[in-house]
Amino acid sequence: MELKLTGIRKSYGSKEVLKDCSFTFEKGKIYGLLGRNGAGKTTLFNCLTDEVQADGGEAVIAEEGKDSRPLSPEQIGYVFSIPVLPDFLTGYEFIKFYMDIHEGEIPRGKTVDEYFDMVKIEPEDRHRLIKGYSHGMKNKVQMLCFIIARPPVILLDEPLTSFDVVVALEIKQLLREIKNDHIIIFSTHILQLATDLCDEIVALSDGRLQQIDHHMLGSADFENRIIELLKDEEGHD
Ligand SMILES: Nc1ncnc2c1ncn2[C@@H]1O[C@H](COP(=O)(O)OP(=O)(O)OP(=O)(O)O)[C@@H](O)[C@H]1O
Repeated sequence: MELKLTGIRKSYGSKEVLKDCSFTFEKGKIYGLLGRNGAGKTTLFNCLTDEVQADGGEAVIAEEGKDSRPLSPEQIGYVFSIPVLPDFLTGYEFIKFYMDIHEGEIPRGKTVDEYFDMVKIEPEDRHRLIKGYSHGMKNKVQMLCFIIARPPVILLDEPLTSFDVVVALEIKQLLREIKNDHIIIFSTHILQLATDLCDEIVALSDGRLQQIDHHMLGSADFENRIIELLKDEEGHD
């Protein structure tokens, strides 16, 4: 399975944020999306999920032996950098509700508590209102949604920055465990995280996507190369 982006464009007024985003993402890999502040990473994710209407271009899912079809929002699990969750429910109630409304579409097998165990949210926290959860805990609950529904494409907008060292390691482990069945793209400013977790690095610079040579990942010159590539970026916030 592949996610193929072709010529995605988006401007806000006279500001061209995405000029021509074209790239093919493959299943089984974790992609790190690097770009400076204001480069358009969130805008790209929002265009893919239809949160924002792109001005042009297309995103399709291509599977071997099948016709390509347009990417639909139901095929995407999106973890926002600022988690959006119903504050008035407990974590348990929300996950139970999420499982109920997706019944029939999701591979059943685990109980609500077993899902919470996976992301290490303690039993006493499961029955507290989400309103009182820390940022990291809210991110974990968002992640549970894609762990349950298993959408083919998973987008994570700087999720790991809110986690402490231990949780970040747990989540990294989890992403590695599920990556074979998904296309995972996450945006980050943390170079170390990108090199550590990702199979491929894609830079968003000057409104375009550009793959960084795979062999650069382990090289001593990697950081310099990335800085060189991104520092000429205009118009960052
Ligand atoms: N709704 C909007 N209206 C006008 N301009 C916007 C809107 N959303 C984003 N922008 C502008 O588009 C540009 C790209 O923003 P975006 O949030 O996509 O960047 P980003 O790469 O995710 O940045 P960061 O790393 O700082 O989160 C910025 O200049 C931002 O000010």
